[in-house]
Amino acid sequence: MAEPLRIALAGLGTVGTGVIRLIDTNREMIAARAGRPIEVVAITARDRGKDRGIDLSSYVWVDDMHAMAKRADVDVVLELVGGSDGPALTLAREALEAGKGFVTANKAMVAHHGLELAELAAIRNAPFAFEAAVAGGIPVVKSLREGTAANALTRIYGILNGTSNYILSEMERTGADFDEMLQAAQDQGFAEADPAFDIGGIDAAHKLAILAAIGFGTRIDFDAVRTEGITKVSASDIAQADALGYVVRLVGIASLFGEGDDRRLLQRVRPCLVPFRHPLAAVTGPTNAVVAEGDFSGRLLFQGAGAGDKPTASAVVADLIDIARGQSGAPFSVPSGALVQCVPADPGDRVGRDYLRFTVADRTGVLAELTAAMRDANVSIESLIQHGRDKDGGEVQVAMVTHDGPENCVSKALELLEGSPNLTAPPLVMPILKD
Ligand SMILES: NC(=O)C1=CN([C@@H]2O[C@H](COP(=O)(O)OP(=O)(O)OC[C@H]3O[C@@H](n4cnc5c(N)ncnc54)[C@H](O)[C@@H]3O)[C@@H](O)[C@H]2O)C=CC1
Ligand SMILES: N[C@@H](CC=O)C(=O)O
Ligand code: NA
Repeated sequence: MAEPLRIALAGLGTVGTGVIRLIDTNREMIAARAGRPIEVVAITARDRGKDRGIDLSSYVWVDDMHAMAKRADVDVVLELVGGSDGPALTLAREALEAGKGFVTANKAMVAHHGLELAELAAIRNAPFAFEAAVAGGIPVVKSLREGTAANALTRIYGILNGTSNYILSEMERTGADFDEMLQAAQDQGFAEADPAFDIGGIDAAHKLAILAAIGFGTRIDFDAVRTEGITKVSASDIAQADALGYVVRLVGIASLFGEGDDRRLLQRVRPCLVPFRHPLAAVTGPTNAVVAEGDFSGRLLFQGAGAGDKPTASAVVADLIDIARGQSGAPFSVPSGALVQCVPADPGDRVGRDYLRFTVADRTGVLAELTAAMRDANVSIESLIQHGRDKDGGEVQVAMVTHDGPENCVSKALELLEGSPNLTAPPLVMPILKD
């Protein structure tokens, strides 16, 4: 058999230990498929003595991860440390500068520095791959880079954060409390080191920015992603959505508008109401799903485990197999210099239906004020539901569903209501996902 592909692995947490286990379990099959063995020749993490539930005694431990990246006996550096900058980014630059292949699961780093790293990889003629960075075990990076390469894609959207989806779908299933479900997601290894990235929508935004670049051939523009997390979604919103025929999901949507030089890109992550009949409504737990709409392929749906040790390891090792086979192409489907800069679209131009929830003082005239604001802003109301007063009799929840209309009008209505003494909490707006 040919010479092994020699890997230096940095980071032995959820994903790193998953990779060790996977390579160990499927060693022979991987070698047969890759055409040569894949061998981990050096490992490193922050704490050598930590019990990780696996036997690492046969691996060479290196304390200095930066020195590890430059070792002559290393072909590929595998970064499973995390963090958009800091040691992970230094390691990436060092590995690629040294002409090593570089594989990572780090979406934060790819979203912020992916283009720089792709350019460096091209200069050094070194493979750079990040399948695990988007939607964990779903081979969506490869699918958009290769499988849909013949299509003009116009919309890519989906559920891109396992932790948020787990929290929302468990709240929906069991009526459980937000904090309890976040802790459960952390205990199972889905959440980021800082879970604010998950529940704040930032992790999904990182992934969306990467997918948009690959799918549309545009330069990554993470800063242009409008991001809103799930922290404002309450158990009563979920119950209300259910009564109306929807589930609540954190959805990332990237859409291209216009043609040629007028092309504009809208990238957004927000909690949305998803109709029961939509395929995304059935996506529960840490599962992710990505929908890509191509001019010839039509609507494609990719679904599977978006987080966790085993699925993420599956994606990481698939990248290593590609490198072992000599099959790694341009990381973003075209050389990074050929990616086009796209102007961000104005989110206010979106036309659609929205769910609005107001928490208001329980007194006469409040409904009249809300509906007057809608009228003055030209928002057409499809339904309005007022719930009974709470046990203290102080405030009530009013939910509205609008007819199709420009988002600018809804924003205008909220502006008109700003500062009203009748509103006892900031309103929540969630768009209703179209079929
Ligand atoms: N956990 C998951 O389900 C998924 C995680 N990812 C990404 O994979 C990467 C790793 O995530 P996890 O394994 O969950 O993280 P983790 O927190 O479980 O493990 C991180 C590892 O990196 C090591 N480390 C951290 N800083 C270091 C430093 N300065 N020097 C040396 N070692 C250091 C830690 O000791 C630990 O072994 C992150 O970029 C994450 O976003 C991607 C997809 C899914
Ligand atoms: N924290 C992330 C892990 C995978 O990318 C998630 O919950 O999806
Ligand atoms: Na993936």
